[in-house]
Amino acid sequence: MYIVQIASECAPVIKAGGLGDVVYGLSRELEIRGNTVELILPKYDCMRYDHIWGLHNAYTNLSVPWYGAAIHCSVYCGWVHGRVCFFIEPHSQENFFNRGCYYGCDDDNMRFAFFSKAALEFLLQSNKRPDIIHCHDWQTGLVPVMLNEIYKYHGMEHQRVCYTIHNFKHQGIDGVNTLLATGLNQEAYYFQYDKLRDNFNPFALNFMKGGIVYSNAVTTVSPNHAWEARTTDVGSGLGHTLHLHQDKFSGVLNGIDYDFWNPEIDRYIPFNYTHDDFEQKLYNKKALQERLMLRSGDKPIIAYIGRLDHQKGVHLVHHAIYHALNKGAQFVLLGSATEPGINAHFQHEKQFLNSNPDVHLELGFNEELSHLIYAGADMIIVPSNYEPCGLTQMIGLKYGTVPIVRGVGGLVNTVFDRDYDQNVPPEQRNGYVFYHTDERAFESAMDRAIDLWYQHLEEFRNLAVVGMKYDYSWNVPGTEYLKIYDWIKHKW
Ligand SMILES: Nc1ncnc2c1ncn2[C@@H]1O[C@H](COP(=O)(O)OP(=O)(O)O[C@H]2O[C@H](CO)[C@@H](O)[C@H](O)[C@H]2O)[C@@H](O)[C@H]1O
Repeated sequence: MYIVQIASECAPVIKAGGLGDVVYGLSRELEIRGNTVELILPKYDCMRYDHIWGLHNAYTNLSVPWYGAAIHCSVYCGWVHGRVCFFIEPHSQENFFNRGCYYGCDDDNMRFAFFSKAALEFLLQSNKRPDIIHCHDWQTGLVPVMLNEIYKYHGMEHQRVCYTIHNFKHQGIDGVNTLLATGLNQEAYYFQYDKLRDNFNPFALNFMKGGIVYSNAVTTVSPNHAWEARTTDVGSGLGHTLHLHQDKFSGVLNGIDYDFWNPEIDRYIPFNYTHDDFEQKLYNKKALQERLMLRSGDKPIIAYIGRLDHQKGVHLVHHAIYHALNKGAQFVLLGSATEPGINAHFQHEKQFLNSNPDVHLELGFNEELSHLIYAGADMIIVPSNYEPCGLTQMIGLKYGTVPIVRGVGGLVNTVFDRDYDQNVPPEQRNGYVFYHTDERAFESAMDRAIDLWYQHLEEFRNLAVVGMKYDYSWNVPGTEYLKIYDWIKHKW
């Protein structure tokens, strides 16, 4: 099969969070199975150019219709750890992707509406006709809309779209301008509730809703979250739309790329290890303590890695720092916040705790350091308010770092409580789960983990080793996506 992925991120070259990991990991898996995979991405000025091999200008004459005129683009081609990627660079005053950031601009909707249009124009003008276009999140929600309403009539009638939603919170809500810009010309037609009109704001268009309505298959990133999105408020207002389109909507649990996230071969950690020589992990713990100037000695290290925002349960992350210290553990945090209030809060905490030898808060994005933390910590917390899939608990498991998670979204599909899970036999349980969002609930799970570490270290290590043996690779999800591709290719 010939598959083109259109996305705003691809790790490690463009990574703001889990979306990048998934786009890269899935592409690799599909290619290993003999499919042809190409990626189309924006050419941001701030991406990690050191991860691109052989970058060259492959297509100099892409003209993208925009507001009745056109924007001239160059398309660069290069290999990101073996994957063929096309990077679109528009030449216009707006400098859409030369902003020193991936997201967070006032005109993000326009930037990614343009990118979606440019990606389709690139396919059209370069005569690429993939069997499947796989696009992701709100940034590319307009791809299936434009494919069906415009490009289908210009020779792209056989292309089918799989649309994956990684986060329902951000949907791309915009006004009529996007229609004018992209050439979706009949305002009244698109402003209908069965098309792009937002379910709650009658004056707005919703890119993600458009993606759901117009795609041939829609997925989210775990079976449990697919259910939650349809039936609870975590669908952020799109539950009804998902319900109407339930026949083509499903949840496919993400995988982890074990070529990149694997303590056996990880080149960012000083001591490689497997579940057979678990003692090596302890040397990584020492290295982590040295690197972050933590007091050396025998205390469990509890870690948090992730974006710092409401989704991730920041109030509980904050509480975990002090609770860990009270319980005689060390705490390491690696995270970044885009919201100024949350950023200021953690900056303040960092200063306040600066001289404490048992805690380190690293505020910023640091891929290399994240590997050492996964390898060196004993436990990793994921106390999210909602979590479509969650990658950090799955990476933690692979590194023998026991997850302590809230029972929501994909966390329910991946972590099974050591003491209480009724559906999984004791020898297969791999972590700790709590359900309520209050501090007491979280403390009870943390306490069980910390107490086991202090009182029965051997048992704690057994628990970690069980986690390492779980297979959360792309093997199973790769098969599931290929089944979906096959289904939409033949059904429509
Ligand atoms: N400061 C930092 N420095 C270095 N690395 C950092 C970092 N902050 C985060 N990371 C890394 O980014 C990834 C984050 O994974 P998450 O599952 O938390 O994704 P996120 O919530 O962004 O994305 C959404 O998409 C993913 C993928 O579908 C879903 O798993 C998830 O539930 C959904 O919210 C991990 O690889 C983590 O190590």
